[in-house]
Amino acid sequence: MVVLHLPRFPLYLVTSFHSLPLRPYSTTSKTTTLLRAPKSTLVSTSEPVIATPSPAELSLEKLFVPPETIVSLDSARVLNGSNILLSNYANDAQVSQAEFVKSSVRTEDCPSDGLPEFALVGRSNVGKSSLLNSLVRRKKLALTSKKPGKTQCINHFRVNDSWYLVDLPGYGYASAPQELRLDWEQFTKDYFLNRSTLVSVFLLIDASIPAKKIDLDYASWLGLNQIPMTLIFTKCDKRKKTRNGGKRPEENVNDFQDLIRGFFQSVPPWIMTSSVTNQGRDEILLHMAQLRNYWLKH
Ligand SMILES: Nc1nc2c(ncn2[C@@H]2O[C@H](COP(=O)(O)OP(=O)(O)OP(=O)(O)O)[C@@H](O)[C@H]2O)c(=O)[nH]1
Ligand SMILES: [Mg+2]
Repeated sequence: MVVLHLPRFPLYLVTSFHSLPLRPYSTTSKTTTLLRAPKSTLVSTSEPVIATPSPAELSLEKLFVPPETIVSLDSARVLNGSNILLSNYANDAQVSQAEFVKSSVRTEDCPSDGLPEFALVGRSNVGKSSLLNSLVRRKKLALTSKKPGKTQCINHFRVNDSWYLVDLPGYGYASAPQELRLDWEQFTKDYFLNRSTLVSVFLLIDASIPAKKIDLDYASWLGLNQIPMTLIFTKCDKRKKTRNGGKRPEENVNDFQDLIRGFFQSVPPWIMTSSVTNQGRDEILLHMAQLRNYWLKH
């Protein structure tokens, strides 16, 4: 009998960049070494954002390796509070200017200048608009509210005149009229499937509470439709254990990943954040920069 040893194909790494005119890239660790980004190109922050994990902490299975990143286990650099390796595309991450451009309800009405964009999606009230404000260091550029259902359109914000952050309505808002819910669902899904300049969806998950089925369904829908996705765990500043078996953010983050493992052959990129303490802000900007710069060059 002939036994075929098929290579384990890292589906996620392929699907996560499917919208790019892909050049094949290696994701194996044997033949490659990490290219370090020159220090001067990294965003300057008060806290270090790069960690060099010990070999014991490093398991390539759990890391997100950006395309064209050459990996060496002894020099790998991982963005803090994330599973994302730093690539040589991580430059121009700072935000110097941001402005609201337009609200649309149809994909075809979105800006047509061809600039790359990242969409923030997640349950109502998970903190999408707050995260956008934290990323651009503006308190009220995107409107936030304690009441779910604040954002109702596809809102484009141009950053540094060269890329977009897109604030989307939340899903799972039980009190919204059924008609409105269906409408949002339809236009956001149409946007994901047809927006050619969408580099990656950022799916926000509340890390202060246990995983919700609706979030797992959303992650699975994105995976099935081969839409590039990064998981952003929000509200990581909420550290109090609640009664009834409430868990800390790290535990909820681990649980969520265990639950979605079955949807992807290799793990999607993820980052822990808080819009209150700005945890994860510089890491997200570096991650966006490396995805964007790769996208622009291909
Ligand atoms: N503690 C804490 N609260 C947060 C954080 N991010 C957002 N919030 C709060 O959560 C609430 C909802 O925030 P929004 O940014 O409006 O949430 P959204 O996802 O844009 O909501 P919709 O537009 O309704 O879908 C607000 O009261 C925020 O102050 C966070 O990181 N930590
Ligand atoms: Mg909002």
